[in-house]
Amino acid sequence: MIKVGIVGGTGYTGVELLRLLATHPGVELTAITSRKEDGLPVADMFPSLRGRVHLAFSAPDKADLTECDVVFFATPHGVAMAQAPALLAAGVKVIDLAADFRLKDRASFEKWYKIEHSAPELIEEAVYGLPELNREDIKQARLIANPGCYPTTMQLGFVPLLKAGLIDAGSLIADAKSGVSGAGRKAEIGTLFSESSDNFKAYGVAGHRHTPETSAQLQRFTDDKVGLIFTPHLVPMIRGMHATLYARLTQEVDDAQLQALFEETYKDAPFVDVMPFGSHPETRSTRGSNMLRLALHRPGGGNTVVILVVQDNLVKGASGQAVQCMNLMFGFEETTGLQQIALLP
Ligand SMILES: NC(=O)C1=CN([C@@H]2O[C@H](COP(=O)(O)OP(=O)(O)OC[C@H]3O[C@@H](n4cnc5c(N)ncnc54)[C@H](OP(=O)(O)O)[C@@H]3O)[C@@H](O)[C@H]2O)C=CC1
Ligand SMILES: CC(=O)N[C@@H](CCC(=O)OP(=O)(O)O)C(=O)O
Repeated sequence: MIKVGIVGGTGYTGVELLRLLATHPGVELTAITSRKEDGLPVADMFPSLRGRVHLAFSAPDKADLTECDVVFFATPHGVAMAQAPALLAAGVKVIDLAADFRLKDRASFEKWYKIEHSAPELIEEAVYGLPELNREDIKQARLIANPGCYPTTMQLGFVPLLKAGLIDAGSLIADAKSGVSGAGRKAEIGTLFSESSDNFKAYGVAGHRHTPETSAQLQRFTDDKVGLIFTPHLVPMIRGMHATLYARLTQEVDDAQLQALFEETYKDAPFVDVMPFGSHPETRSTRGSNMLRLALHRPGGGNTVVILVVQDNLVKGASGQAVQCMNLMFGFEETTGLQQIALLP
């Protein structure tokens, strides 16, 4: 059994980690922090965990995280970078669900997140935690930068085509929609029921911090300069993310070859489902599960490929992906604790 700590146990990705880890056969939860709920039994706040999680929250400064084998940071940007150096020095592995170590370019991080980086010496070492693209590096890692939710959909959709040199890297378009839980559990006017239900809008059109994260990762797979236009939207559902990705073909290729390319790329990826060509994946087919589903289209048989990608933002887009990384880092089967089938309806 490995000992696991969670910093930020009262938020949406924190409670999602608890849901997944409570039934993981190789894990003992030993510390769950909250600044506001010090001493409160976790199951009092989250009755879904009654009988499953017996710990109480502890204030971050009281929790002895150095006793853990791995600590997840389910916290806002800037928290993990302050604590990771001491934890790593004590031999504890760290998985950060925020963006502290996602961007290799420190100046870009500081520009987009408006936080001065306090552990720049760890940026290079951190491994970007997208198992489908970095599995071997994740197995060796001490420090994981878990991807953002939108970047997961964009990378898993575009990478097979970019790697094969089939598309114009400079004209990628991503039109993506997220459920409201993507904004976290903290109180904000934009996520009030009366603001976000029965409503639909784009945001961050002029620039969103997931554009530099995604572009930098995509750039690893092509010598051509990546150009990405990404428009996020908020949709009136709680969980789920749908990305519609557009890419212009630069090579002669037929539909069957495109489909075969994706099937081959993901044949050993237990959490990527390449659906039949022309399918319409639904967010609800991933709700509560770590599965990402995608499907290819070619409107009018022309030279634009449309890739439809769905996932649960809190599972494959965050906490499930983090557990998938933990499994690889500690030699568990990649799928351990992550076999849930999506909830219908
Ligand atoms: N929601 C999503 O779909 C996704 C989120 N992420 C990222 O994951 C991280 C967590 O997101 P989410 O769970 O949605 O956020 P929430 O706002 O729901 O939760 C944040 C948690 O962090 C704790 N916290 C806040 N500030 C501090 C601090 N200074 N020190 C210690 N703990 C702190 C809060 O607990 P308390 O106040 O009780 O201490 C709370 O438990 C964020 O960086 C987010 O960007 C990534 C992918 C998807
Ligand atoms: C709906 C919503 O607000 N979503 C968040 C993305 C959440 C996430 O994955 O982002 P980080 O970990 O990079 O913060 C946003 O657009 O800011």
